[in-house]
Amino acid sequence: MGLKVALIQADIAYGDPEANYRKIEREFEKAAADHPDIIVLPELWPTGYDLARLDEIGDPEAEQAVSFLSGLTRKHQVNAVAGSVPKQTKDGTKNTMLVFDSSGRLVKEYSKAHLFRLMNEEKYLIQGNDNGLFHLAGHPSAGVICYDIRFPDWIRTHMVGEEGKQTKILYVVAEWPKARVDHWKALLISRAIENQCFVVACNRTGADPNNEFGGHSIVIGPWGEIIAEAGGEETILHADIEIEDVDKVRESIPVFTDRRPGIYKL
Ligand SMILES: O=C(O)CCC(=O)C(=O)O
Repeated sequence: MGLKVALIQADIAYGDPEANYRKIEREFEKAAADHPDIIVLPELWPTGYDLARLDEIGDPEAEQAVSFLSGLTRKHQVNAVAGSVPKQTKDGTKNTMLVFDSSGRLVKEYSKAHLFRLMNEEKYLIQGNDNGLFHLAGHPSAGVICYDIRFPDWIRTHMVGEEGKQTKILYVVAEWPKARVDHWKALLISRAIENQCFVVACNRTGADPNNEFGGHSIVIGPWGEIIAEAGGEETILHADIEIEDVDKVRESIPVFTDRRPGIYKL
């Protein structure tokens, strides 16, 4: 069965939630006009990396983002892996991915497990400890955030899945800097090949006072082939994916059957 995905590769205004909410609403409407099954947004789209001001501009319990995104997905009857938002909790602020189904129901929250020191995340954020597994549009799926893709053990944990149902699609939401966009692409292709899954990865573009961001949002198939890739500009990247391709690749080279976790010392 084919699945249409639309990735919103947006520039994000630094520390300006009002402007970002307006932009995401506009871009979401544009993306929805092509009737995709799933819309994907980038990491920390409400604030960008203005982490030092999160006490002021963070979202208490993510209530504002949940209500906004639930309304958008319900209005356009579309599923969304809705990027991540700064969720203020009583223990501190988390970088939290929100996933909604087409009725506007919040299906999953996943908080970034690996904090990225090069961008001071560990000073301002607290890490999550739960996995990013969910079902969306009928498919076993997983979502992770940016730096998480450098941890193949974490991704493998997700792809092995639950209850014997191996995960078929890995969603990645990111604010990945332009300086390492070659790593972005190589890591994502590797995660797709080794896990024999689709990778649907949405990055932001533009710049903030400290970084230029790379764009190059990408959709990769389970054989490692690039199905669609954006350049560095603001755009909406559309792709059609055939989920059955995952089973074909997993049957031809049965990596999940042949793996021997018992002898791996991690
Ligand atoms: O791992 C990298 O090079 C980039 C990671 C990153 O920018 C992030 O996690 O926000």
